[in-house]
Amino acid sequence: MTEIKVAVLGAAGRMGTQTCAAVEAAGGLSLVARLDKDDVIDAGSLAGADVVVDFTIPATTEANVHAALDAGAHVVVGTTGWDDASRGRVAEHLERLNAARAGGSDQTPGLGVLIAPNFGLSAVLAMTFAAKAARYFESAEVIELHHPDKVDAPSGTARHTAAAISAARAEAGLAPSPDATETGWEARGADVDGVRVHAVRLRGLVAHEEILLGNPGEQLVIRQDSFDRSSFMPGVLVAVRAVVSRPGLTVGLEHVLDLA
Ligand SMILES: NC(=O)C1=CN([C@@H]2O[C@H](COP(=O)(O)OP(=O)(O)OC[C@H]3O[C@@H](n4cnc5c(N)ncnc54)[C@H](O)[C@@H]3O)[C@@H](O)[C@H]2O)C=CC1
Ligand SMILES: O=C(O)C1=N[C@H](C(=O)O)C[C@H](O)C1
Repeated sequence: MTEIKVAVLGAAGRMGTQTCAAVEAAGGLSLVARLDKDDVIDAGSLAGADVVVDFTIPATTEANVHAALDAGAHVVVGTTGWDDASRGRVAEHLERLNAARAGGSDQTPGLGVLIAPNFGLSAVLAMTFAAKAARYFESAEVIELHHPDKVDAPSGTARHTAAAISAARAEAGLAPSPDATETGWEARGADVDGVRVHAVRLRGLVAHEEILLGNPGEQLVIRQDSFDRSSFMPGVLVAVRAVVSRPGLTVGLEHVLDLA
């Protein structure tokens, strides 16, 4: 593929606006469609896009992905709100489409969907380091801090981080983090796969995460800060270039960056 044609969904939003500008400025990519709410997503409106980038809202992102796949495009998703069931439905859709392509005359690689809870390098590295460290600590908690216009909590990044910590702890045979709380559970944050996650919303913030790991007499704090949405753009461009040769479903930019 000489030039990758890109369509952006949620093009009028905070991330969509930056993504359109980043794609227009990038070599080897061209922006062919900017769509936002009330626009139909089909082969016509996507204008021949090879890759659709979705930065919309949790309530609509899954439907957008299915529509983009039906239009024959690869998809990069930054929107939050995914769970095992919605990811499973996308994986099945991909299997069906790619099996049909393999049986036909189309010899190009199958379609791919890359869902990344966070495109920021600092965030991807923080999650990777946390997953690596988790097995060595008795206690683990996550604090995510965001701008107050964010509609979902806890953040997709915090959910992904907690899931990775939880998997590492389970693999190491660790007991649950010690916690003597008997009253006031509402002050202890959300339980995400057995890891407590606390969400702060504060004017002035963009996107930040702190992973706290504790042992008797010691603490490890892993912190990352996205001070500006420009921090997500290199990762978005890496994902757009990678997804065209990654058939099937990939969850997390760490797989593309070879950090997993
Ligand atoms: N993966 C990552 O690195 C990042 C992910 N995000 C996530 O991206 C999503 C968008 O965030 P923001 O840009 O800050 O939100 P935003 O509210 O600024 O933008 C969302 C846009 O989607 C549009 N929209 C709503 N329904 C739509 C539909 N059915 N079809 C097309 N467009 C539709 C809205 O009109 C709006 O323009 C959120 O889920 C956020 O958590 C945000 C930053 C980084
Ligand atoms: O809404 C945001 O702003 C962000 N959303 C993503 C999330 O929920 O993890 C990524 C980043 O934290 C910014």
